[in-house]
Amino acid sequence: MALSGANKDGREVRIYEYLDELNTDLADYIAELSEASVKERGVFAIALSGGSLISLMGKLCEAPYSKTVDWAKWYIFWVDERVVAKNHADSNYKLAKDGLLSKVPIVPSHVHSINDTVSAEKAAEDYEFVIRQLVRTRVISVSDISDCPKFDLILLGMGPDGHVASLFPNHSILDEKEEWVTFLTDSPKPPPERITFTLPVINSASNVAIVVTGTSKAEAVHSAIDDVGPDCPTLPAKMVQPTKGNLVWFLDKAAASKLDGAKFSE
Ligand SMILES: O=C1O[C@H](COP(=O)(O)O)[C@@H](O)[C@H](O)[C@H]1O
Repeated sequence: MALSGANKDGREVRIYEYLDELNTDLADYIAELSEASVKERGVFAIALSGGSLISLMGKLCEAPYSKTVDWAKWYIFWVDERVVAKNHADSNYKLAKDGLLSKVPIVPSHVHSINDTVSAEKAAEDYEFVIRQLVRTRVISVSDISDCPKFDLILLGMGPDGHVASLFPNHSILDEKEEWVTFLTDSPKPPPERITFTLPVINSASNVAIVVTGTSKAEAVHSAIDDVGPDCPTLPAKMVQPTKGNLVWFLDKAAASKLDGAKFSE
């Protein structure tokens, strides 16, 4: 059974005692947003992260979701990517392809992966160009308060250091205001070369979910959600604050273990 509540900033925090519950609720959440978006806009533009997120989305490949989700209307993007070949074990594309995309009937031309044959800088530039074209044709909506793309859903994981996408603590990339997609060649977590959506794009989405499991991330979760610690304001996960969109945290009991007031009733 999930503990669920809105905190003072209007974010929703869902905490699950069992991983299976988190997985099911995450699949329900994504399926519901897909249905609403397809009804409203005819398409669903979803941006994926790498890491643990993909296996946590695994229920989507099973019934009922595998049959009820309108996969043909999905357009897939990556919030961040490591600059490695698409068949490399570190590739976020490969992770999503093996764990999700190859198991459901997504239209291959709707899968917008990042070019793995060019430099990080060029790949970021090319990816932003692709997104601009799709904003023009309204496959991706546009924010009415900035010129940023407005993805229907951006799914993020979080590292133990509080990084989301490839936005790392104390990195100058956190200050990027102009570009939609940028690159770094000095990621503290290997591999060093990565491309990533910037905070203005993440914060322009209609819906953002941050999905976090495990004790190693409990301190960063506490800092980001409870607003504690000297580094809190510049913690990348804390800087995820959709301007008009909804933010939902999906946490297992371990990741939520240091939150103020997170207690399960018997
Ligand atoms: O390097 C990355 O790490 C984060 C977090 O990964 P996790 O395995 O700790 O969940 C991930 O969200 C990001 O996409 C990835 O490039």
